[in-house]
Amino acid sequence: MGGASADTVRHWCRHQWNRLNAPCVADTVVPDATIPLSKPRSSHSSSQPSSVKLPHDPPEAVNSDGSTSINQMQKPNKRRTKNENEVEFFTDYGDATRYRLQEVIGKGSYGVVCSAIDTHTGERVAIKKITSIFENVSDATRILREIRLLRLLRHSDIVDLKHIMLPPFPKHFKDIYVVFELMESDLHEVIKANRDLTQQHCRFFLYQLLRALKYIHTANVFHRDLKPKNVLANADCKLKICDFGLARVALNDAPSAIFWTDYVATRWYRAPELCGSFFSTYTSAVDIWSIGCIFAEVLLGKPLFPGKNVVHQLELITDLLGTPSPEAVKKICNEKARCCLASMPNKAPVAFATKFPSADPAALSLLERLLAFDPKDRPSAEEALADPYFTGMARLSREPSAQPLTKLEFGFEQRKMSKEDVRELIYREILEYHPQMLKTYLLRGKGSGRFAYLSSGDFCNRRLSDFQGTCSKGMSSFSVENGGASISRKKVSDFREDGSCANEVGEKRCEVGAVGSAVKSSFKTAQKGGAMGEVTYSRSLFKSASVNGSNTACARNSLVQCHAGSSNQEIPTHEPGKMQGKSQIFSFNLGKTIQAVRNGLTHS
Ligand SMILES: Nc1ncnc2c1ncn2[C@@H]1O[C@H](COP(=O)(O)OP(=O)(O)OP(=O)(O)O)[C@@H](O)[C@H]1O
Repeated sequence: MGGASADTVRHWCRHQWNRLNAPCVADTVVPDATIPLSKPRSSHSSSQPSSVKLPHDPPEAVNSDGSTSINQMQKPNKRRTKNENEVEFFTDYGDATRYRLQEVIGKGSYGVVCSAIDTHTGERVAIKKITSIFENVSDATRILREIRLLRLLRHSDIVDLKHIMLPPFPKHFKDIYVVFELMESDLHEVIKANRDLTQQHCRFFLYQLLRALKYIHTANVFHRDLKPKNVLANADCKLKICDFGLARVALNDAPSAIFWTDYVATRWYRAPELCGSFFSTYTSAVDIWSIGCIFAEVLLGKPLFPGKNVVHQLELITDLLGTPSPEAVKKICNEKARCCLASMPNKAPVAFATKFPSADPAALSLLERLLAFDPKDRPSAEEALADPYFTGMARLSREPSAQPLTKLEFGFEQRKMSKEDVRELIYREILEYHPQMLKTYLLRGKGSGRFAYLSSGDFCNRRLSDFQGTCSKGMSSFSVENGGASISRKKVSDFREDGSCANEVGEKRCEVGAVGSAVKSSFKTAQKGGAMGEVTYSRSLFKSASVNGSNTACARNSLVQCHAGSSNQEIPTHEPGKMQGKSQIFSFNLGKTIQAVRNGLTHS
């Protein structure tokens, strides 16, 4: 860690190990001596039955506290062989044979995520299966938006979309399989599992988030749903922003009423000017607010503004920031929210040093800027990166910007599209990862429909000057495919512990949420029982082979070994030799990471 010795890191890791691992690993385990290090998290040995939870498995029992019964999932008759799992997960998509499926690592409202090995490259990847995508045009458009944005936004702090499998029948496919780089956990789980993050951790986390945001905002994109669960994390402290489903490209002439109608971002991280409202012309400052909330959560170890509804949300915000000026209140779009603020008794702001007693004062002064009630008082990501809090961290001028995305790529946002339109656009987008097929498709004159846009090739040329080399990342691997049918969508609970699903003032719809709390509790159950594991994964020292749900991250995150060959190759994180044969917890080995950033290696 920045300036700290390797011994300090090891001490911290050992402390974490003892604290976190005690309930779930055999009592006498001494990390250095007994925990295998280098075995990949998901490397099921052939002698061990795979316990991949299939998308169509019956739902596990839900206990009264929302937990699921992990034991149920361990019954042998629920187990399937890996081959069976692969067949059923992939159905008969042709290039499925390229991926060796490992385990379910997450579930979201749109599908299930499995870890797998790409047998062409040996890389470990995350495959997101999105099922029945055309049941609803707006959901399909969200998926189109996300995959297109992730093709165009290439940055080390944004999750890398590597490949999308080719559906067999362009006009009839229902599911898609999107291949991402595999990350080990997410920030939500990291915060939960690591109560004693150091100041260096906090600073480096914020730095990466702002660096990503600078890039995203200069591309003219607003993420609009930044929250700890949408920030993937690795043991080496690498963070990557994901889930661009609610993102928007700010096309200047877009009518705002259409543009912003589906805004359903998670309430706890939602800027006050958006409370209760969807019909607003808002700015990139909404993402800055969310980053402020995330940073505060890193500092506090728990959410800063866990509002139960819009009114409560505003109460919590004003409890800390004080009641806003009448000018700031005027900017609140929703009338009910505005009235609520106007009728509040006058509250004085609470000093941030009181709320965050152990935080670095420099961190708090930046946090206050990020959490300014009035959006115009919040800094841009670039301005925030220049804050004295980051002095000495990196050469700011090297942090890449993007060229603005345009109507050429996102003109579809302004049209009313039929299911067939979206299907064609998604298929066309998928072809970007299948150059031979794309060539044939274009030769047949199919690419000249209503929706023209830049292909990856054009885009790379355009981007090359400002971000050399990054475009090729997503287009490196291709194969010939055919494929098949689908598994029906598995419905997930619409409960979200972070308040993202709510019938609030002005909200148009409720997103189907992840299975958050249930899975979290199931993991607790597993920890207590200690009966989880036949398989020890290298990075997840919790040994469940079958924890499922969006928060399988529980199993992945809390105790994650630092090991050579991390998926993040750009920032070396540990000293060779020192980690060999040693069990490490999610160790946040920041020393070299920060050094790498200092040296400007991040993007070289
Ligand atoms: N690249 C990845 N590496 C590791 N885990 C991942 C990756 N992508 C997603 N996950 C895991 O899978 C879960 C679900 O993924 P994701 O959030 O993308 O799905 P979604 O359907 O868009 O979810 P949401 O309901 O939040 O919109 C995440 O919470 C995360 O734990």
